[in-house]
Amino acid sequence: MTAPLVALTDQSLGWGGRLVLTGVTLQVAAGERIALLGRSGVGKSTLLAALHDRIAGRAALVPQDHGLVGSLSVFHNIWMGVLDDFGTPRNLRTLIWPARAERARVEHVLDIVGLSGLGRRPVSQLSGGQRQRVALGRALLRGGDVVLGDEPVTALDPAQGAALLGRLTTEFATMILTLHDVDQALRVATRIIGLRQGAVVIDAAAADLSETELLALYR
Ligand SMILES: Nc1ncnc2c1ncn2[C@@H]1O[C@H](COP(=O)(O)OP(=O)(O)OP(=O)(O)O)[C@@H](O)[C@H]1O
Repeated sequence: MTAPLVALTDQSLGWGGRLVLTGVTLQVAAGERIALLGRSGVGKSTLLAALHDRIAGRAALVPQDHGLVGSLSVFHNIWMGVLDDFGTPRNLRTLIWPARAERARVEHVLDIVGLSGLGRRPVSQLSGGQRQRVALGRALLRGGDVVLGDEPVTALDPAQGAALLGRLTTEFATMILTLHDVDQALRVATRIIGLRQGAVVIDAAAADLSETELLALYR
């Protein structure tokens, strides 16, 4: 049997001694597409961060706050996704004078996320949806075994959001996303983990779950 990408066993998760989730036991296998659902503040991001910290393999992250540097250009923010593939001298050179091949890699990603031609623009001058697309572009450039996204398409219109979620599905074998939209979760995920009152209360194949069962997480 293949080893799981990540495994939590009776884990308590929280911040600064304050517990958010207790008794979390779950494993993630390669190839799964998991949606984390539950009310605001229940601990979806906390669980996602714990999974990201422990994952075996290369992971790309789309944080809820996008994790961008506003004063830097779109190009530089996207290039951040692959900084750890290179040493400091190469990274410094890219910061000042990107090579043609490096520009082409970023242009390809900008095209996918619909930001062609905006590579030189400081991120601070972008709209919320454009910033989210920069964060998605950075994850796409990074690539890897798994993508973890914290509400990664909330700032996008439905068509654009669906297209980019589809793109993540084709680019990454494994996906773990926090989502607010139950319909979207049922469409995109193969497995749904539902959180309520400090615990995992649903962990099942999406095909075995109804919208009604999932909406109960929000009551
Ligand atoms: N970096 C942090 N430091 C301290 N406490 C935190 C931090 N991040 C989250 N928390 C707390 O942990 C609890 C769970 O927050 P979390 O962000 O995991 O919820 P969530 O389900 O992702 O919420 P939302 O849907 O609103 O994003 C909240 O009480 C929150 O205040």
